[in-house]
Amino acid sequence: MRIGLFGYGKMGRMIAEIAQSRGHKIVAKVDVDAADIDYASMDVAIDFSTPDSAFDNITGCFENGVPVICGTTGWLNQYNEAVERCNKNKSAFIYASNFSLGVNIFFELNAHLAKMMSKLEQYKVSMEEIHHTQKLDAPSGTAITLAEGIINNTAYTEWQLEKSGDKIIPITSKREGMVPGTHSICYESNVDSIEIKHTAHNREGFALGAVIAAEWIQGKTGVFSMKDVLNLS
Ligand SMILES: NC(=O)C1=CN([C@@H]2O[C@H](COP(=O)(O)OP(=O)(O)OC[C@H]3O[C@@H](n4cnc5c(N)ncnc54)[C@H](OP(=O)(O)O)[C@@H]3O)[C@@H](O)[C@H]2O)C=CC1
Ligand SMILES: O=C(O)C1=N[C@H](C(=O)O)C[C@H](O)C1
Repeated sequence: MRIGLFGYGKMGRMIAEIAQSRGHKIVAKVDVDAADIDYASMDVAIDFSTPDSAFDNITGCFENGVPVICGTTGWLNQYNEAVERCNKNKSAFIYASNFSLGVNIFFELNAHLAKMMSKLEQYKVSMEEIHHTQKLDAPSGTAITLAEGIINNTAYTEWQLEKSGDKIIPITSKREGMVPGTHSICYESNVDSIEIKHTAHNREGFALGAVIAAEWIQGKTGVFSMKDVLNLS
């Protein structure tokens, strides 16, 4: 597979390593101010860039017939438009706030737990995410997906940073050192707490998941998710 990398930072470099170890070729590394992008050389684009650049990178690919795997977070106010552009150009697209197998299992666990907790009014939910100090967005994309998983299965209607309320899921975002990504969800009552937590030890799981998604999307048209890729129920 010939891969164009949009964003060649911490994730771009790790994806290149893993993709090459699986026999793929990196044909382009597109970073800031890239001119003359050779879309024709790519079977797939993998975007791990910045919140400000992801949308233009993605839609540029769709317009040039290149399917896209996007892991960039912090641009989701434009997600619906990206989906429209994908469909209009008969292209293929997967966005995931987190490509790791472990977090995708954690998403399922979160939804299941939320369903059970929805009947128990004595418990209040809260979330915490911890990441490295270079992270541009807060809360993390993964935290937003987790919050949506709770909202879809309970009476909670929204999430807020550092703000609680009857129907609000409060999220605390911490930025510390080199932390790759830690997410925890806590249900607390007067008598006890129930907590679930995912800790990434490094970025390899994110990168491997993105490469697996790129392999999976070959020959497909449409908008998919990691649930499709991993065949999770
Ligand atoms: N979905 C997932 O599984 C994961 C998602 N992420 C997300 O991926 C994104 C990237 O993370 P990470 O690699 O750690 O960040 P980095 O800051 O290390 O890398 C981002 C890169 O994008 C470059 N860039 C800036 N502008 C553009 C542009 N217009 N086009 C292409 N590239 C550009 C930056 O260049 P410069 O430094 O010169 O500005 C930098 O090299 C973040 O949004 C992060 O949240 C991260 C890990 C896992
Ligand atoms: O910026 C990061 O590093 C990460 N970003 C993603 C997010 O915002 O959820 C995924 C992972 O937690 C690492």
